[in-house]
Amino acid sequence: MKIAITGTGSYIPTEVTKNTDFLDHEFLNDDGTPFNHPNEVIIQKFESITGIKERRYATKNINTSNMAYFAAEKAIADAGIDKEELDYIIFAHNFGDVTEGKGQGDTLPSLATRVKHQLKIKNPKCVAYDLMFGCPGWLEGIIQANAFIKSGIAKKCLVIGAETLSRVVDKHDRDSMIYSDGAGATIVEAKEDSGQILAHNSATYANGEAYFLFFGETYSKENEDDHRYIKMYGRKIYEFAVIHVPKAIKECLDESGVDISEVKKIFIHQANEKMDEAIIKRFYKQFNQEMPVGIMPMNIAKLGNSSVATIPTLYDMVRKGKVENQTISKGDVVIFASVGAGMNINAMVYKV
Ligand SMILES: CC(C)(COP(=O)(O)OP(=O)(O)OC[C@H]1O[C@@H](n2cnc3c(N)ncnc32)[C@H](O)[C@@H]1OP(=O)(O)O)[C@@H](O)C(=O)NCCC(=O)NCCSC(=O)CC(=O)O
Repeated sequence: MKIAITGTGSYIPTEVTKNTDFLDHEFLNDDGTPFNHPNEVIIQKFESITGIKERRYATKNINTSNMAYFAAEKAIADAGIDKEELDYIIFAHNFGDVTEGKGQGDTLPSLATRVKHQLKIKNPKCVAYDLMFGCPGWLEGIIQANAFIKSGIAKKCLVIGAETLSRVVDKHDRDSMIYSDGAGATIVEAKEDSGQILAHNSATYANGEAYFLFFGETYSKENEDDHRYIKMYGRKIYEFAVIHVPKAIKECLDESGVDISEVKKIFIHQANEKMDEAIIKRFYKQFNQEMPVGIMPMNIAKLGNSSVATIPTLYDMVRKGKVENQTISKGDVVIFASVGAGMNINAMVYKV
């Protein structure tokens, strides 16, 4: 049985926020003290470390499940399937629907149910549930869909990754500039001659690493803000990722039996461009090879880190010829890989 990604769709929010839009922000250290240098310097440093120049935020009237619905409609149309045939809607996110300014995630009912409702799917046997797995959530959803189809309990699954991180960031934290909003959706089904999942690999590291990403207080000590915000030990994540992700990808490729020379593209979760380059360089180093030019499509400069949405959005864009100098063709072998809160890591080798 060949299990394939037969349709993709994405939603890119319309509001563009450039790095220069942070010039008037009050960035603080974690103890609430100001930095010794102006925001121009912080922003320059940020851009040179991460490669992010601008990011997209959802407009006030749109939440995570709305963006997911927009992406899902496109993926269903792209696959050419009847939405009533879907056996599962698997929705990866980590914060629920967050109303602008409220900071509280709403997950009742599940976001997958909200998407099913918006799609007006009547079939009760289309089972909808949410998946929390940090940034690697969308890829984990694909791995679950693959397992359901292989075992015979499903034929067609809709897998979504969507997040509205702009609504859970502490505006006093300079790391908040990394985060953005977006949605990507995919149809997974058993279909001959349409692609094939060849191998996958997942892991959770929850000892010293468990709280590298966490919900924490604002850095501002001035007002009584008891909200919690997304916080991270960025350097620790960086070091963790460059050690563990290259190994996880290699294990997955070895299992697939595909030779490294056959790999055409690597779609990696985009949190930091320099970090992603370091990961992929180390991956190739395990084969005593240099990283090939153009192997790693990127859109982080314009879209930032939309968590679970980065890979499905990028894959959709490349598939549809929307990323400059990046194409994939039928029969190409590509790798998907992600790392994030958990700390979770996963990888998948896929023949287009
Ligand atoms: C946060 C980082 C950008 C920081 O970069 P570095 O690690 O190089 O920084 P560092 O701590 O060694 O410090 C080097 C210099 O950069 C400065 N510096 C550090 N952070 C900065 C920032 N956000 N903006 C501007 N400057 C910054 C420091 O003051 C220092 O300056 P000087 O040189 O002047 O002393 C990076 O560590 C990073 O991207 N880490 C991984 C992020 C990641 O993958 N997150 C997970 C996403 S998971 C996710 O997406 C969500 C999910 O899973 O749900």
